Amino acid sequence: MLQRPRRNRKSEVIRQMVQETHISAANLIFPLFIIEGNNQKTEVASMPGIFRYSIDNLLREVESCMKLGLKSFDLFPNISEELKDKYATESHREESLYLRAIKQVKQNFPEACVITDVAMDPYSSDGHDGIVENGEILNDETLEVLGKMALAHARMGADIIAPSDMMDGRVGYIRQVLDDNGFSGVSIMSYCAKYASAFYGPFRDALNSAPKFGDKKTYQMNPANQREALIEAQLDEAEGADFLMVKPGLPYLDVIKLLKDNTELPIAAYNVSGEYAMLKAAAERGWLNEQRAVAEVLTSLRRAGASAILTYHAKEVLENKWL
Ligand SMILES: NCc1[nH]cc(CCC(=O)O)c1CC(=O)O
Ligand SMILES: [Mg+2]
Repeated sequence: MLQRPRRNRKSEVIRQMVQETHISAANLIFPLFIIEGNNQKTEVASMPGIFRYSIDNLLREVESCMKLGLKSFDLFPNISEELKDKYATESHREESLYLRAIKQVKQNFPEACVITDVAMDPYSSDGHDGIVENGEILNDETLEVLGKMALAHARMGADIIAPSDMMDGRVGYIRQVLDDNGFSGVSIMSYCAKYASAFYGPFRDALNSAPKFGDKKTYQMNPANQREALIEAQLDEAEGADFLMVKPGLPYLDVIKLLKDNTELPIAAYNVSGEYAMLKAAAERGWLNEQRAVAEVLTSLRRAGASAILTYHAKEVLENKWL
């Protein structure tokens, strides 16, 4: 045998020397849930270890993450039912919870990277990512709401706008609105290949944002499709996206790799709420080694081609030195 691959695995030093994929705090984005009130911190039942924070506690949480070197955050609001309407007007109201939160985080931590979620569902009385008329999700009318939302986020100091709605043409529309208003430096991280997935369940519990009727299959992608992700990627790139996101992460490693091979833009992967819940539940039962499983999942997302990983594990992996 001339080739014995085991020789390159024989010691820790050699294993590290030939390691192909690395991951560090700089690659991680921590999603954070926000609620109204003072000194609030409520755990999401289906996501042990993940909390909804009122703005004062959010600032404390951001500070403790920053100390660990975790400096990128994706914010999501939990909106009370009486503030929701068909047009998600709460999403661009001057004094809304979400806009105050963005502003506070940026004022207190100017060096943090604040990523904001642009989509109607947390504010929509229909629980959908678009305006609903006669049971249909209207595309072009929804773009106007998304544009207002993105502009409001930029005005509060958002570094990156992340549209997660899957309406056609929204990247180009938002780019135009931002540029027309003097925000050409604000980036867009497009949820480019976002699938109609069962793995978003715990997130919808966290925000109380589940659709009130039907499902999201007329806008989110069919899990059976891979090539269609290339169409979405080409469009988002042409419309001015700065990052392309694939979501969920682990069940869609092939899609991450496909986009990596077909675009020069950085790829982000969203290791979603259901992926987190699945792993936590198994770890709680002692059915797998949590530290090793989490590190393996995040490394696999990097190996497939993700530059950035949005993950609920971000803080614990750094706190416990799991990477
Ligand atoms: N615009 C909605 C949105 N933005 C991020 C997630 C899911 C994130 C997760 O599950 O962690 C969802 C859920 C959905 O599309 O219903
Ligand atoms: Mg698209």
